[in-house]
Amino acid sequence: MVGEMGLDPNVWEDPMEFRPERFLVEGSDKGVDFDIIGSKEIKMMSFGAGRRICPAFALAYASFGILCL
Ligand code: HEM
Repeated sequence: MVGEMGLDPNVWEDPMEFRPERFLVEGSDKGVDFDIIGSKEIKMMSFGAGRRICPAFALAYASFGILCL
């Protein structure tokens, strides 16, 4: 069910298409404009949300940054 949320065509245009730029700030190739922890909205829940959210999401995020360099 959580996986289905991330593929909801009412929320995501062409959800099955690999388009990572959809997470960027519009009109820019830098900066991520996405609420991953569900504080404003919940469009997908890679780390869960609310009280049981993954306590290591910040660590995971930092690792993505290092991997992306
Ligand atoms: C890309 C990396 C990761 C992803 C996508 C991820 C995702 C998740 C998700 C979806 C949950 C379940 C949240 C829920 O039940 O609502 C969770 C829980 C948890 N994660 Fe992660 N996680 C990642 C990395 C890590 C790392 C590196 C650690 C530890 C060093 C960690 C520790 C935990 C723990 C302890 C929980 C249980 C929290 C609880 O039940 O209160 N996670 N994670």
